[in-house]
Amino acid sequence: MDRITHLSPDWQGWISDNLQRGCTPMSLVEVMVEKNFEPMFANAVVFQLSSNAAQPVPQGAGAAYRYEAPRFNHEGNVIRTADRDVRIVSRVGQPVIAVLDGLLSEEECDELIRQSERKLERSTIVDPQTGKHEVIADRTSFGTFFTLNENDFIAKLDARIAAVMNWPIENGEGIQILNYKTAGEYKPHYDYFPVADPGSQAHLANGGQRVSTMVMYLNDVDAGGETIFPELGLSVAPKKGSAVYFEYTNSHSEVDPLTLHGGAPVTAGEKWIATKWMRQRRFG
Ligand SMILES: O=C(O)CCC(=O)C(=O)O
Ligand SMILES: [Fe+2]
Repeated sequence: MDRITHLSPDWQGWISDNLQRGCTPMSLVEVMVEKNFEPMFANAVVFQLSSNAAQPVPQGAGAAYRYEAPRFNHEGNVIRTADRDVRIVSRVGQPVIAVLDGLLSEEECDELIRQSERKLERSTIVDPQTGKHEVIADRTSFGTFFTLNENDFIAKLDARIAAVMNWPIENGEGIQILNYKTAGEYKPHYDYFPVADPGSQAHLANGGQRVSTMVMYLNDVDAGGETIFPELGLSVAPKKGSAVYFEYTNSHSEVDPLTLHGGAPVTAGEKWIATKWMRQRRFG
């Protein structure tokens, strides 16, 4: 029997009532999948309804993040870029999150891995105090960066990714490649630079705040390695060529703490991703 991919008013009411009673979004998705809903669809509608219902989150001196028209402005199910059609699999409204299928071809995933394998180094994070890059236990992966438009192959991807993110190519940081081995993870964090941290200032000075992220999956992970959004109860499983997009900075430079996210531990096999971060202004 075909899985259900539409929401009746009864089900909508059921979801809203249970969210109000304090049920977790994940538990509602589980019930819906048992009742034959398509899992991705159930995820998308429950998280959409739960983010609509979410209480305002304190912002700096106590104001809430103000949602604006999404940067990710694509309608329908397909994004037609100059050289490739990309499918939208699911969305969350607030924060804006989209799961995309076929952003990269299998060959492009393999080529990104091939071009970065020789250059991999242990990943670092930005120390909140000093602003320096440090190796820490919370981030057990190996990585490397390409510069923007480093070669023709990378330039083609930079252009496509910018088209999907609907933001200028030159505001992008170079594509970062990460390789997690079994047990490797990236604990929940924000991609934006917390303005109150002294270490953020040097980063903000070049290109301003980060505004959006594209995490692209370069292989099929045997088990684990999902990108998780703990504030939303949302988890995106890696699939070769697919990606998760999210945005978190508005025109007032406010940042959205609901975009807390991480890479769950890889429990079997390894995981390869490419990440693109966009800035408010030209970067580099
Ligand atoms: O590994 C993941 O799925 C998330 C990666 C991530 O959050 C990042 O590169 O900033
Ligand atoms: Fe991240």
